[in-house]
Amino acid sequence: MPVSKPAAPFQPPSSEGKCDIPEWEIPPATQLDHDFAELHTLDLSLLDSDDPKVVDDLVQMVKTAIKEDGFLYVKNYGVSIEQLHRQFAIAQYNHRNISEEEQERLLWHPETGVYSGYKRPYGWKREKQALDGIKHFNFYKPEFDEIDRIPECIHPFFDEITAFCNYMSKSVNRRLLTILSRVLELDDEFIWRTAQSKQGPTGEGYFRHALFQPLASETKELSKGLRMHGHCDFGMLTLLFSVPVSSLQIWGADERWRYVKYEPGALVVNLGETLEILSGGHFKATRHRVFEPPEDQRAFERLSLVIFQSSIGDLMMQPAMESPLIQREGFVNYQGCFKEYKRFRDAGMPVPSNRQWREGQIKDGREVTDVVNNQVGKDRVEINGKLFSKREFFGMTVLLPV
Ligand SMILES: O=C(O)CCC(=O)C(=O)O
Ligand SMILES: [Fe+2]
Repeated sequence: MPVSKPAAPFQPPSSEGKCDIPEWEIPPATQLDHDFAELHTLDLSLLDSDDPKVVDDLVQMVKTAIKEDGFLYVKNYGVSIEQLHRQFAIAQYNHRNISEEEQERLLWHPETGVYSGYKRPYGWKREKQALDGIKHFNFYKPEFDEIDRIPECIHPFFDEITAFCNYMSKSVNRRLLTILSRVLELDDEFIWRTAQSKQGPTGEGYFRHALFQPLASETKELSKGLRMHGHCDFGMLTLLFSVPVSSLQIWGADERWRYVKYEPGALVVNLGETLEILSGGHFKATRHRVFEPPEDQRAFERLSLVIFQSSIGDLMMQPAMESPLIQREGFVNYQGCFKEYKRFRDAGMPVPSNRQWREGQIKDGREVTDVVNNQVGKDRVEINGKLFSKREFFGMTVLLPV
């Protein structure tokens, strides 16, 4: 069934009768003057307008935004700031109360190609690496199906987490995909129907409670302030929530990193590689990284909630050739992952399925603390005086700014 119009707002299960948990301790926004990235803001409630011109302008604005940088702020998407802060409070409670026994028992295993469960602050493998100061708890479908896979401290709130993920995936994400389908001049349900994985509250994707501890000097020495490498997300839409500690940076057309500014309550949406390929390069997968925040925020913990939307794993990565936009204007293949994908396909090489693509990247994550591989001659190359990381997955080269 399509989303109702006007879209119903989020109505979470009640928190009454549950134990009290502390409110989210919101760190202060930076006072320092930064050259923040300029992002377009999408008012999602306008999709319900009865005026076709309003809706059309909205679609055109999104078309421009995702061609330029692939990042958008979204407001009026149906979740109030209080409801959002409740989710942050639950995530904070989770990280403060998950027991030692659960940290062991629910420890993740990225070498299997999924990030299910608990990430210790020691890198992107099951085995302990150098300290990176990033903790996660990741909820995939098995976590939603089996309560034993969830830390006990959040059992009472699990109905709220589930309802939130369902709303974000099946209402907010779906409405955003409607707009993207319209940009491709396809029917409203096209991307949702043909590419979005739908089972459970997050499909084949996942919800993450991330906690970035203040950057330790030993980590900084190895990583030079980097907390997550420059990357594109590999899937469909990533739904992030704007947070006060400015660490997320995006790579601009002028080849510079800029912080994304805090907009209380806003959703920050970025596009993954599957969407870039599906759109024949008309949408840009967002190049972004996580970096040490401005000076006045370095002592604060950074809590970040993310929902990674995912494509149907069994599908091969391929453009939607039905799109009148692609038929009329052809591919946009001068850069990025679509360019490489096209080179590969044109050479008659087998392209990976969506599952292979995402699992290959999860299995083989690189540490920011890895001083052996993070150098020119190993994973890095210098192009026009700028450093890029260069890696290969399924024979396809992935080139990203450091
Ligand atoms: O925490 C953030 O703001 C972004 C994290 C991110 O880019 C990712 O995990 O893919
Ligand atoms: Fe990302």
